[in-house]
Amino acid sequence: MAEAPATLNPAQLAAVHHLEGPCLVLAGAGSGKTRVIVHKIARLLQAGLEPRQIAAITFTNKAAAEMRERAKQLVGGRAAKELAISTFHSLGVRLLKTDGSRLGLKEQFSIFDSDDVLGVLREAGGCNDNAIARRWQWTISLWKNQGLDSDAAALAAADDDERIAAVVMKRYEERLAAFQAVDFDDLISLPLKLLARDAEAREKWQGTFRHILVDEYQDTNAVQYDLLKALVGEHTPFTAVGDDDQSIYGWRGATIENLKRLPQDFPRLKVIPLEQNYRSTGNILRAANNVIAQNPKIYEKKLWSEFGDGEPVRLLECDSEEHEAERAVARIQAMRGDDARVAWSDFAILYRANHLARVFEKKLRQAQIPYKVSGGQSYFDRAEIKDLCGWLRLLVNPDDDPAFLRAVTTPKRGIGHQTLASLGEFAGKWKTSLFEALFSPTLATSLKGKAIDSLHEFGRYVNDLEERAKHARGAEDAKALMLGFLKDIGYEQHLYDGEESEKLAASRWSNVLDFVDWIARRAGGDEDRPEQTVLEVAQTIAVIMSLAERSEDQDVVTLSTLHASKGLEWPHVVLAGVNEGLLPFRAGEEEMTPERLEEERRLMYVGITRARRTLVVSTLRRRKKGRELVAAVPSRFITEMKLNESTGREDPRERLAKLRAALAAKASAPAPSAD
Ligand SMILES: Nc1ncnc2c1ncn2[C@@H]1O[C@H](COP(=O)(O)OP(=O)(O)OP(=O)(O)O)[C@@H](O)[C@H]1O
Ligand SMILES: [Mg+2]
Repeated sequence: MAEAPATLNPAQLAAVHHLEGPCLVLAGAGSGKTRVIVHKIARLLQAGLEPRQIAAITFTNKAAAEMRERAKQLVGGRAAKELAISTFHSLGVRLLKTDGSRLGLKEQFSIFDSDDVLGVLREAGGCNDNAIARRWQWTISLWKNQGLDSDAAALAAADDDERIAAVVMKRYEERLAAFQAVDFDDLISLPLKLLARDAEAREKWQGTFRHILVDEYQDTNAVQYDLLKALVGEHTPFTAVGDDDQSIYGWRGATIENLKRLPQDFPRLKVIPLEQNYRSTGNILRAANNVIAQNPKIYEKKLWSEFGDGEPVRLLECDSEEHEAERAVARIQAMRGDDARVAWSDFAILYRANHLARVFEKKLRQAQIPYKVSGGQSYFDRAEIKDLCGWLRLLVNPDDDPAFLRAVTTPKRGIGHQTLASLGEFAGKWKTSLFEALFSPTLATSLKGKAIDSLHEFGRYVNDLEERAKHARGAEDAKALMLGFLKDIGYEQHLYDGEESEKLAASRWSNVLDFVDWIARRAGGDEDRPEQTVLEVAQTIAVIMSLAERSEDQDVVTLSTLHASKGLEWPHVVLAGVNEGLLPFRAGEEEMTPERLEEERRLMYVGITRARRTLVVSTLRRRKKGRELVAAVPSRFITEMKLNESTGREDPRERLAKLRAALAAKASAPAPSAD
């Protein structure tokens, strides 16, 4: 998305020039909301604000990177670099890194991702059942998002299940504190706590930003809204942009109430609608409007486009997932052809359910078309990458227990389950981290000599590696250190030992080398970033691995979940698997409440409105359910698009007939008079 210092329409200009008070831009997809934010940043700089005084909040790290890029084109690299553009979570990290000590947090705390949390919960609850642990995770997260700690949760618990969850939560909190770790919810709630309780910190942070801009406002949850309010205080103006029709994170606690609360909490709020869509052709826009019209309207919005109708929206009916992928890929290949003006990155394949990506990946690989997967299992979710990240995290924070467990067992080094269990017991008793426990003289008395020796050897190696990581600066040194480290721990052999197929092991190893290159590149710096040490790179990785995808600019086809496609646009989009059960998604025999259906419909709306010039909606006649093939029903959303009523699915014969009729009518009409 290029961001030339070009035009803005009058409504966009009004939003950009409203600098003083709170401002809400409430408008449909592709109407230039994000563009308003980027241009407003430029305007604020013009008005004399320093870049670091402007905070822009996006929904994902990827969106943050993209926004910085768009800002760069308007205001230049130097200013763009200093802007405080981040997600709510990264902003929370910044607050905690700076002032977490005021809450008793160490400067180098760890951030537990969802897997880490599950591990801790299983251990804290003495239960190996992932389903139960996940339920705890969900309940605890909900409590935390309501601002409850375990004591408050124990009082609020409504039944036995919740009472148990509250007990587990208590132990979970203790472990997090002992590990000096926080989870994702803490990244918002702890900064909020800080600002609420600590007047000095509050004053400082409220003075830090002189304007705060929030993109995708409809998907903030209650705690995020509170954090925004705490940062804004009495005086800081802010600009929120959003679209209630694109609210798709209700399942994660995002609440449309936040839209309603704004005018109540900020009576001076200026609400600006935008109505012109600059993204999509008429046919695409009409299909989108038709679908969303089926949802009850909270805010009436109009959306029109100056572009012509464009190509009709196409419906592909496919026999199976394989067939669907084949056809989509063939179409992409044909459209790109030898046309140098068409790039791979002009195409996106979007789907509701992750598992649909796999077959597309295979077909794209076969066709040797470069692609990336976003929103699903990303690179960083692969086991080998997690192994390496575990090691890096341990270097950053030796008290990071999940990282410790991952590193100490990858590869296996004669430290068995029993030893680790004793270590864990010891650490639990003394409320220390596993790493700290390892060097305790008392531990040595309760473990066998050989076990203690292995543990000590591991501990010394970690310390030594950390020391070296502190000094390995720049690409070359970083690469040498990483390769040396992999050799030390015998990781390549470990992959071949563990993998049944050599091919798989080789592919894992090549992922590892790719990861090493990535670390080296980051350590090497560039014109925007100075050289870094391996340890510094490692510090950012804990956050990046779970919150972001690699945002390198590449000419690749995008495979993405609908959720992860929010805010983005492509010239050509394929919406895959548009079937009942898949979109709207329905797990098992789950009951489809009207609210759920409405959220699914908003997802469909988000999907359609990602397309600029062509849109293919593909639907399956049969689909896989487990290992079986079952008959599949086209999604109700396809009917709701009303493709027949636009030029969408008009039969060529029908069009010909219409043309003939029109010609005939013309022929029989009286000839225009000469005057
Ligand atoms: N006034 C304008 N003139 C020309 N192009 C514009 C204008 N406003 C927006 N655009 C273009 O329209 C497209 C959509 O804009 P943008 O991504 O800002 O919309 P949005 O409202 O944020 O969409 P979404 O709801 O999907 O996030 C972009 O390519 C943008 O550059
Ligand atoms: Mg946007």
